Amino acid sequence: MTASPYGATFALWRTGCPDPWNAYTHHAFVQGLGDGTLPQASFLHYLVQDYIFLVHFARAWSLGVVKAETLDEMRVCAGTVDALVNHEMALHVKTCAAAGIDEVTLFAATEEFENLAYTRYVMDAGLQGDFLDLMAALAPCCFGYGEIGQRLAKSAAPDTPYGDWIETYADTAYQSVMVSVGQMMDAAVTRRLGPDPAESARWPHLQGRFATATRLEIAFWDMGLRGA
Ligand SMILES: Cc1ncc(C[n+]2csc(CCO)c2C)c(N)n1
Repeated sequence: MTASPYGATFALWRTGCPDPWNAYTHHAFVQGLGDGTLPQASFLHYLVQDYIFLVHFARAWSLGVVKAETLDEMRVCAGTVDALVNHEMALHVKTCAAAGIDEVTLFAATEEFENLAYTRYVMDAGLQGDFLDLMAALAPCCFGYGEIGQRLAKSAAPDTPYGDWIETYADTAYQSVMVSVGQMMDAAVTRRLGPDPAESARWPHLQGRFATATRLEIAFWDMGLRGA
């Protein structure tokens, strides 16, 4: 298992599905953001869909507040809702406005099936299961973009037009929110499953949720590349 700044639970989950994890974090869409070859139409198609995605992820993190068992869990989930609706979505609004797409149009965009599948899968994981089911389904989005942002900040072409996107996820404030999310998830897992969570009867199910959400991330990039 390779250690991660985002905690031991994430490191275990990532090690449990190495091929999907690699396909997600090294997708052709991601390489295109880094080297600047991603067509602008693909990027905008992705970004409009991602705005809708974030609306639903804010709902899912809000469900985390509902399902939390400690004030720390509640605090981190509420902080993530704030980061989503007041910070991350600002990138989408600004970038789309510059391309002539206003926020009303964004909010009314028709969802692609890949978007529907992913966002509703995560919400259902939380509704059907407990806090850990929800966190296992939410983890790939947080830590995958964290890893991608850090890697592209070091390796991207200096003239890529996607510098703002990369900076959003490489940003130290964003990275430290993700570190707090990882610490909270570690504590949540220890609290419910004890010190050796991978031995728990629940572990394969949680690992499965993480792997499914990771595969849905791959499909989301594929959808972006396919274009409108
Ligand atoms: C398809 C898709 N996957 C992941 C993210 C990144 N992301 C979404 S919610 C969240 C947590 C707090 O900001 C993070 C990191 C994205 N934007 N779009």
